[in-house]
Amino acid sequence: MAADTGTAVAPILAAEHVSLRFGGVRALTEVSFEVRRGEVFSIIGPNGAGKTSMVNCISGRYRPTEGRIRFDGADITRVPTRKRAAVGIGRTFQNLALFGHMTVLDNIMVGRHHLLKHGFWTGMPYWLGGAQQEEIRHRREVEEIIDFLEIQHVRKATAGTLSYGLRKRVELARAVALKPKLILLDEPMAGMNLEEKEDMARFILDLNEEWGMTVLMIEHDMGVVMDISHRVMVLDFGRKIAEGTPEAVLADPHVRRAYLGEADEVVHDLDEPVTA
Ligand SMILES: Nc1ncnc2c1ncn2[C@@H]1O[C@H](COP(=O)(O)OP(=O)(O)OP(=O)(O)O)[C@@H](O)[C@H]1O
Repeated sequence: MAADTGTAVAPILAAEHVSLRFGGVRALTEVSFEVRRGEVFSIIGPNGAGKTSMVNCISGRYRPTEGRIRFDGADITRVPTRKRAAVGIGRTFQNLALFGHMTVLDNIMVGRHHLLKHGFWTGMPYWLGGAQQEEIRHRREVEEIIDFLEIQHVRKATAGTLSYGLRKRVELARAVALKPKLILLDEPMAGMNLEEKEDMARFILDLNEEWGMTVLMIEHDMGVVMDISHRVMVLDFGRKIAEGTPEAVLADPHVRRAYLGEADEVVHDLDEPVTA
């Protein structure tokens, strides 16, 4: 398991009393938590607990009915989704969101647009200078991401033709290409076989440890969550019922009760974390 990142580091993200309602449905009720800079933080909970709703509030897809979201010291509650990449938040989706007809390379390049300072018109006077340098740096960084995620062999392939595990990796590459300070991963292991899960867990850890990215992850695979998270928050019926190290959360009676309503294998998983 990953080491504890300690308490002295300022949080990169803070949710303060966040509530979200859809008509009569309370998806989130007064949820507060902090993600520390440099940690892998996971949100777990039974189906319908509010995990995706929370991530959507952070990514800007949903606006909390009440409460605030702070990122890197600034209140971003009302910052629109399209501007959250520029402040440093990247994400992947529960269901794949790639351009199936485009190549892997083009899918990754799409993620980079907001990082380019020189557009067509503003860049013209600099074309032989700054913009060209920028383009070279831009391509070099994309190649680094491709190497890192071990997708060199499919860089020219059409994304839609790849296996599910590879497509998930390309989607991660596109999110990483935004150079986010915080990356939101919504069920990165969903639908993967054991080998693909092990690879994905390794990439997430490397992103965190070598590339210095803070990771906020929703994941149902309890073994992976317990193995790679520094801290875990548990939601149940839209409320936070526990938060702490994986060991503390596993031992929490409220958490065990919340999962007792779930399938037997989940309770079994809680007792026996799997090594990723
Ligand atoms: N767009 C929406 N409109 C209406 N209700 C919604 C919407 N999105 C989520 N909900 C409701 O909010 C509650 C929390 O859903 P959410 O998808 O956040 O849970 P979850 O923990 O991510 O679940 P799962 O593990 O199944 O993905 C559920 O009752 C859900 O039906």
